[in-house]
Amino acid sequence: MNRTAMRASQKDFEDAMNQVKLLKKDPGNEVKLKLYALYKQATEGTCNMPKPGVFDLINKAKWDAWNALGSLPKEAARQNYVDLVSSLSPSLESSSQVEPGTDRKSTGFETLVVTSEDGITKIMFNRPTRKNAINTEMYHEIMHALKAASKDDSIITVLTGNGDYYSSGNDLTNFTDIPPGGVEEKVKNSAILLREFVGCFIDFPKPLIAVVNGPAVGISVTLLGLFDAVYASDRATFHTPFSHLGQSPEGCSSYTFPKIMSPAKATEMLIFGKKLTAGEACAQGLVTEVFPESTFQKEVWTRLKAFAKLPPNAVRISKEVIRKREREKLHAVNAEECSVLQGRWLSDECTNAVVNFLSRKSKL
Ligand SMILES: CCCCCC/C=C/C(=O)SCCNC(=O)CCNC(=O)[C@H](O)C(C)(C)COP(=O)(O)OP(=O)(O)OC[C@H]1O[C@@H](n2cnc3c(N)ncnc32)[C@H](O)[C@@H]1OP(=O)(O)O
Repeated sequence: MNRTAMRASQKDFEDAMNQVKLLKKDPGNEVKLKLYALYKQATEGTCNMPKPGVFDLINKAKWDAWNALGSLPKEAARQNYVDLVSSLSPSLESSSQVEPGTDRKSTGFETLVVTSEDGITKIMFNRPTRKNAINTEMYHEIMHALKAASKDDSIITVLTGNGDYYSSGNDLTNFTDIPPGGVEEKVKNSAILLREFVGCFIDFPKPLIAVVNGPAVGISVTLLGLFDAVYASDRATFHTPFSHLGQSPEGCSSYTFPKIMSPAKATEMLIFGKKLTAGEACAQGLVTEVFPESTFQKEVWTRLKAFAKLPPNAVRISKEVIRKREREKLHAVNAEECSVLQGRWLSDECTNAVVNFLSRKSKL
């Protein structure tokens, strides 16, 4: 069917917008910019936003893309948008045949591998080529997997990473995907998502164990303060470069880290961005035990399988007794950290750091 010969109806356009949300493959930044520009042209007409400053690279790229469309009529922009989406997702040609959310409910995950056996549910980050950076979809999938694990018949739940990294933390491209409501809407939604995400760790009812198979960065480190045990390979490192990124601590680390490792040691990590080896993290109490890389998996999983044979009710009740004293406080800390971060994400310090990373001028 030659779609360019047809005129896209409003319904085609809305279907295309839904298809974008369901796209399985990441279209990449260039295509995302084109989609953004065509969407704006189709809904608002010729570029009407003020030209962003020279250092505002993300909005400048958007401005350029939108401007490049010139005086393309709205209808043509709408048709081009529909065609571009169709070319990206041929299997979703008719979105009315796809039930949004079906995948997540039934057929597994895009960014995780989740398995359950021997009384252990294992949630493995599975974006090894991106060092297991946590994109928006992965935040949602981890929450979904945790909620399922809290109700399944496993005794303990384990988080680990596929490949050479445990996780490189927040996917910095999350910040480039600006919704029609603009940057303010983006940071507001991100803070809501982060609060809900961290809340799932605070409320998780069974022992939660991290098997840290390699380097960990950012939120994948701070969350460890909410785990019940952390086993690390001697290849792992622990790095929270928040100040370098113009950001501030999250994952309740502003509360848990000073308690776990002393306020001064927490300052070195959370404010000055000191990267710890696995041995140092163990000495500070963030890591429970370190294993040589050569025997890491074997030793840790043998131990976990033994834990998973313990009486389930006793294990669950003990976790609740330990967590309940802190739960309210942790939720309050989480809320405050997310609110502070909302301001940070709008700052020049943060924007420049993210742009620097994305344009690969500097690496941490
Ligand atoms: C809802 C929002 C909630 C936000 C919560 C707040 C969370 C805060 C944080 O987590 S702060 C920490 C953020 N993470 C980083 O700053 C790490 C950035 N990455 C790096 O510094 C490096 O990639 C590295 C040190 C992790 C690994 O370096 P190297 O071994 O040289 O590998 P590459 O850099 O070549 O990485 C391979 C490939 O993966 C991409 N990638 C890796 N990490 C991230 C990331 N965090 N975000 C986006 N992309 C990442 C990297 O760009 C490479 O892609 P390429 O091959 O260049 O296309």
